[in-house]
Amino acid sequence: MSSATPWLFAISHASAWLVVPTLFVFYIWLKNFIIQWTTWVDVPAAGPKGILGPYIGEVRLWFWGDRVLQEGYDQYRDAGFFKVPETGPWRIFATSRELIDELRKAPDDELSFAAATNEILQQDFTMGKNITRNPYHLTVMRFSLIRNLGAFVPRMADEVQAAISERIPLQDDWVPIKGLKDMRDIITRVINRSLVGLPLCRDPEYLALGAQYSIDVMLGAYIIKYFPEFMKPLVARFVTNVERTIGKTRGKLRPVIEERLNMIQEKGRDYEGKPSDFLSHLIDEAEGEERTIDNLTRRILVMNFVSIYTTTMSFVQVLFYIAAMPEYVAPLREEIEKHVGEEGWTRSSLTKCRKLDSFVKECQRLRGAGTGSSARMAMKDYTFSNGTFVPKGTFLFAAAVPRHKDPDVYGPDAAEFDGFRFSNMREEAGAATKHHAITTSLDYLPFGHGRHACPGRFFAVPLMKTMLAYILLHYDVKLADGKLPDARYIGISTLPDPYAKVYFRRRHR
Ligand code: HEM
Repeated sequence: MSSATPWLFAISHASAWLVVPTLFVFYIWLKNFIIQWTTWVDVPAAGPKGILGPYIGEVRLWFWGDRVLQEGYDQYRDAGFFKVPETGPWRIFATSRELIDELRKAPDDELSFAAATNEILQQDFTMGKNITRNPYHLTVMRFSLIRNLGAFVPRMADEVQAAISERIPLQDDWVPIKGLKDMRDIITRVINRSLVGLPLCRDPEYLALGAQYSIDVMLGAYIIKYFPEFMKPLVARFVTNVERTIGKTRGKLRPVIEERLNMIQEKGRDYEGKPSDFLSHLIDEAEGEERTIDNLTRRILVMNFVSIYTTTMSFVQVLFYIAAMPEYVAPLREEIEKHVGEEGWTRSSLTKCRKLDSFVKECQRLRGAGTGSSARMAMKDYTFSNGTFVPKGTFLFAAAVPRHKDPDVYGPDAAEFDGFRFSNMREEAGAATKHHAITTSLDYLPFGHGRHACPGRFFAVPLMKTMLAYILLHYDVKLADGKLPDARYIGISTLPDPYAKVYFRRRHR
């Protein structure tokens, strides 16, 4: 063998290692180019122009998503739509009432919510095809969590009390609590009290899996979307952690599900002492292959996914606002003591707390879980009433927060925080039953609006109100420097500062 041979071998070996990633990068670039070409929409583009525009645009969207949307809205509000340059498919944002109304009213076979979420979360591969094809958990959720809310509120309050008092000591000295991490743990536990009941909702390993699943799905979706369709199942199985987390959760849920299935078999569907939680209702409604431990586990994890992230992101902002604005504490306490003091923790006492409701609603208006909402994907070519043509495959959203901050929508102080904005609006003649935190409208979009508006809001709002009320009744809260922590805006998601701490101490009277 000549002395050149090892070199040639090394070079050809190295080039094999280079060729694969190079081809892959080229494939991604070509795929995005084709998508951008085929979903090109003739509306103004907000942000950097030119050949590097999409790359700079993507970076800006990742770090300053709120600014990107606000600039687009300020520049092109009257055009009805604007688009944001990205390396992948460009997103189109609707700015006007009429067009947002059209977006939410369009039939699912024209502008689809399910297709948009499936694309964003790569649901078929991360969560499983059945979740989209047979979304019976949504029906169960509407029946189980929402219609039974009256029964859930006292249980929810019980878990809030147990979880908060365990995590946050009642002591006279100020104690720092990690806003995001500690509230996420508390909320995960409280939500799981309604999903799977006691004692599993207090098992830290089980709870950690719910949170892990959300991370795995989101990271997994980010990786999977770059691969060709035929490779996606393999990538989901071997590159992401989703199946591993599902497997571990299955291990935790197996004894609970088996026990309930055995009881039904032995004593009938409505056996005495049957737990009244989401899992029981899910088992009741599951048919055929859905009644297996694996598939029931997947549904429980999906419920964890849709509920924990959004509720945590929203509630941490509520906590930051109250800690930064002590002037709201006394009137809120007075109201809570009156109604909860008289009736206890009930759905009715929470409903009567109008200021509390308004405070939670106002936090969501300015800093909900996202700056855009009502995601839709065009299933076929579609022309809006203003003449805008969007080809099949286009991604559309409502420019939610820019609309919430628009003085034409909420008055001259639209961009300012006014915790009692909505309770004051309810004082106006004929408005007593309007402006609830659960009420969605074309001017209030944190939960979307219309057919696909978040069904979980009927659960999330009482939960956030109970948590805030419980904290105010038992603790004083403050921030180290008294300043509202800045939010992070990644894409259209709004995240609370993950390092910000809130200081708690026993309430001083
Ligand atoms: C503050 C907390 C929450 C926020 C901000 C939020 C926000 C949203 C938004 C923006 C949508 C899409 C609406 C649209 O495009 O029109 C949605 C859908 C959904 N949310 Fe929530 N959500 C929250 C809590 C929850 C909870 C606690 C649950 C479950 C218990 C839940 C379950 C769902 C489900 C199942 C959907 C899909 C509805 C459908 O397919 O039609 N959400 N949510």
